[in-house]
Order: sequence, then C-alpha cells, then structure tokens
Amino acid sequence: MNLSLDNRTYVVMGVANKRSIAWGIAQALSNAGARLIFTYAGDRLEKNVRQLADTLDRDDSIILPCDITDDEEIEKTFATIKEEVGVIHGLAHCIAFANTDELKGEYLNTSREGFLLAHNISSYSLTAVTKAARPLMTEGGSIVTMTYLGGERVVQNYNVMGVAKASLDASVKYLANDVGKDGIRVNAISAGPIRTLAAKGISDFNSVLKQIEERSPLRRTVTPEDVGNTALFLMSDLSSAITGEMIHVDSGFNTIS
Ligand SMILES: COc1ccc(Cn2cnc3cc4c(cc32)CCCC4)cc1C
Repeated sequence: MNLSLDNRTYVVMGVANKRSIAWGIAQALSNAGARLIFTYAGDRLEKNVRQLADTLDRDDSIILPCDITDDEEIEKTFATIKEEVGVIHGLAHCIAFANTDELKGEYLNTSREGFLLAHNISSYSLTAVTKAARPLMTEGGSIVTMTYLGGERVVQNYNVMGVAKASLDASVKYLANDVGKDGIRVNAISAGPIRTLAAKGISDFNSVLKQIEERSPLRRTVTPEDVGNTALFLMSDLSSAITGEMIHVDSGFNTIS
C-alpha cells in the first residue's frame, strides 16, 4: 500500500491555466506515475491545456473537449476515453460556475436562472460524469470533487455557490453509496479560497484571503499543490476505506468561528 499511481489512468476535468486547482491535482497525480486524460470546456482553453500537459514528464496525455452541461457530449467524451484507454482508475471533478454578479449582496436576490445554472454546472455535473465514468472503472477507483466551506455554513457573498456546494456535498454521499459496491470511492476536498481564474470576478477576494492568513490555525493560504497532495492521497490505496467523505484542506480555517 503506497502513494504510487503507476499503470493507472485518471480523468482530470477543469484545467484552465497554470493556477487552476485542477492543474495542481494533475501535477501531483502525474508525479506519482499516473497517465492523465484532460477535459476542458470551450475551444479557447485547448491550447492552454495542451501546453500545460506538454510540461509533464510523459507524452501519453490525452486532451478532449467536454461541455458538462451537454449529456450527449459527456457520453461522446467517455466513449472516446473508452476507445483510447479502456479502463480508468479515477476522476478529478474541478468544475464550478455561477454568475459572479450573484456572488455578492443578499442570497435571496438569486435569480431562478442563476440558481439553476450554478446547480447544473457545479453540482449535477458530478452526477452526470460519475454515471459516464462508472462503466470504465472496471478495476474500481476513486472520484474526487472540489467543494467549499460556504456549502456547510454561511460565508458572506458565496451565496448561490454555497447552496450549489451543499447540493454537491450531498451528491458525494449518495454517489458513494451507489458505486461503493463497484469498488469506486467518491470524496470531496473542501479547499480554502485560492486565487484562481474563477476567483477573478469575486468582489473583495483579497479580504477573504487575508482572513485565512491572519486567522487560520496555520496562518497561511492554501495552494493548488496542497490540494494536489490530498487528491493524490484520495486517489491512492492509502485512502482505501474512505468514501462519502469531505476533507478540509484549508489551513484549519473551518475549525474556528
Ligand atoms: C467568500 O466568498 C467567496 C469565497 C471563495 C470563493 C472562491 N470560490 C470557491 N468556489 C468557487 C466557485 C466559483 C467562483 C469562486 C469560487 C467564481 C466563479 C463561479 C464559481 C468565492 C467567494 C465568493
């Protein structure tokens, strides 16, 4: 039992650029010996993802488009993955979206459209990709998604993203229950706020980061590498009896009031 991922293949969904959490996860899995399949949404990202994948010290990465709001595209993408590699050993789901103009002010001003959009992309997509990946995970495996404290308790401004993350967190437990019999584990990493492209549109994100630096037990913000280390643990056999779980990778911030 160790952290090696030699001879294993993982799908990493959500790399946008070198600051992406998904890229921190990809680097950790690749350094542990994994072969990676990257999916991205939107043609403009393909170049970024290809350039990043080329920096890994292996040349067998696969890069595919996948708009996770389109069930047919998900089916097509996983049919291609099945053709290319046959078996996968896990999946990292690092996808979320909401209208950033609804990530400020009062939650009750959330529009029906904004609510459905945030839940469709940030929560239902995990269920959809788990359903598509399950048939390819014939040797068992591990699915990891990204969540945030705002789904467990009120974090000012996180608003509809928090409600979507609460839905994602519950989905992790129900999915874990469904696929556990296939030897597939499903867990969430609750990361502290990280300055990524997603966070660009967040008003006053600096004060969110400053709070972590000044008040978290470890007195420091979290990096994509920190998240990658925990993702490697969750993808490896060292977490063999952990499923339906959430691990906070947040410098301990969730433990203080
Ligand atoms: C305290 O508020 C916050 C604390 C952390 C964050 C960072 N963050 C965590 N999950 C996110 C999902 C999205 C965005 C930012 C996200 C932006 C694009 C949509 C998806 C955002 C806010 C608002």
